[in-house]
Amino acid sequence: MVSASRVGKRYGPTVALRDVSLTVTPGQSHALVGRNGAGKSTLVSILTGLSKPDTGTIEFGGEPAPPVADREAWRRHVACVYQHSTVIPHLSVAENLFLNRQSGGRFAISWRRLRAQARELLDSWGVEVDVDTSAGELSVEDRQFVEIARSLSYGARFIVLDEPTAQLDHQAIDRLFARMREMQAAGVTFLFISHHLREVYEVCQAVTVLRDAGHVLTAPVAEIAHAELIDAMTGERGGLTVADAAAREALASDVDEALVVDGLSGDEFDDVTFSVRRGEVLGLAGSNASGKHQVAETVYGLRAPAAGRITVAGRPLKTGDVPAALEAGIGCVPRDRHHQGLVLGLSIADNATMTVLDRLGPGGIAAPGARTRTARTALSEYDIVAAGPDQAVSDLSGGNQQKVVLARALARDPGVVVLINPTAGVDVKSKGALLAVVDRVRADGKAVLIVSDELDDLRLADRVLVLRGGRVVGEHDAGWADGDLVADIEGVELDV
Ligand SMILES: Nc1ncnc2c1ncn2[C@@H]1O[C@H](COP(=O)(O)OP(=O)(O)OP(=O)(O)O)[C@@H](O)[C@H]1O
Repeated sequence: MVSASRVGKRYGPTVALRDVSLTVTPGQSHALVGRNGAGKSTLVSILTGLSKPDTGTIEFGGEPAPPVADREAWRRHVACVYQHSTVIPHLSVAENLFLNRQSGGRFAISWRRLRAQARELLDSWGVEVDVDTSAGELSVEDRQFVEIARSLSYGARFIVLDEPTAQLDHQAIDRLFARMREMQAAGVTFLFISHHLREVYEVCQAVTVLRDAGHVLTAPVAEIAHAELIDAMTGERGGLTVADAAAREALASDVDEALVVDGLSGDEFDDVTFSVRRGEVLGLAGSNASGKHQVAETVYGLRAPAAGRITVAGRPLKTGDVPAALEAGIGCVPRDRHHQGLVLGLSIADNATMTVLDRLGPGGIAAPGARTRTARTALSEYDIVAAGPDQAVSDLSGGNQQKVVLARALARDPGVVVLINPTAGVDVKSKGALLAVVDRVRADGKAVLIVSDELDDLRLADRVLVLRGGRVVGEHDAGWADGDLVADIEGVELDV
């Protein structure tokens, strides 16, 4: 289907790809895995014609790839569905699918035909989305299906999915995989990028590992063991170790409550009450529609509640006010790192020290030495792969950007830490390192609220509250069995 031969790419002094070859067989789902910064996105940008390799060649079906400038020709071969949306939010699904392809000038648009064509296209690939919906209102899941259908309508039968499951809950992931299998049977080939190796085993037939800009191996998934795959990614032996809360001693009963949430109601959640003590980790789990993100966003001030109170270290918190939350000692890793987490045009040092400028120099202006020192510590402590503290955050790989967000959240030494999907997009080894940092923060006596569906993340929690339909419906103490927690999240009974 596609073949990359000895591809090389540099960004200034950074070697992003070194002599990498990859062949994807038609009709397969081929996984591309590797640690943060290994070169996956760079290879995808070359395979999709968005950037030109410095060395090496790309072929589709044995023919040389089109020149980079010929976007239309590339579109007929390949498309990539990214984590961020490429649909135009205020246009309808039908308009997104067909508007730029109308012939006969702008006054000749037949809206009826356009909608009928759109419906036919979606039906033919089994995508159940209303073509009149405005694209901005689509769920992440439906948006991805619409983008896949759009690529297929250009004739492409090779689709790159870049961490497609990162924002989906369990049920949506199952639906995505079912649809991928159907499309595969109908002749579509996928290149699938994920940090969840379980998913690789579930949906792919072949896997390629990149490490430090180089190709390490390509193998049939059935012939490579999980541990071997992790070893290939990390270049060393050993898998993920998480400090399971079940293994530590219970907190003494007289430890103070650092965060109290009392009768909190708001957008998509109702009457939520809990408290987190110093040195305790509380997990919040639930589907994407459970309201768990909204609860956490209300705690760190991004949303104003309709009712209820939040108390931090015994003092009432001014709600709906992010600076007030920061001042009260709440640090956060927000849900959407591109919009809420980082200033992409600024450097790692600027981003990592943004919350602590007042502590690094007089008048909120950091002394350059202090700023660089803080940033260098963050680079090593959070395992960030970068050219140095002055590299722009926009040039970092996705997983490394996430690590900068965590560094910034903790820089101010907050008493309460709110983490939303803290290990999203983070590779298996860095995930261990980040969770170890969170565990250290807990051991230092901070209260941690962690919102995630990742069982690895939730292992760290002393207790996990499950939300459904905006209400707390269950509580699980550390030591829960995976199946019980997942069943509670999904709202199904286990027949045991
Ligand atoms: N535009 C750019 N300018 C400078 N360096 C870049 C640029 N794009 C990528 N890099 C660097 O190239 C290397 C490979 O990055 P790439 O984004 O391909 O990694 P990745 O495997 O996709 O990682 P992740 O899993 O975190 O998404 C990294 O060191 C990154 O910092």
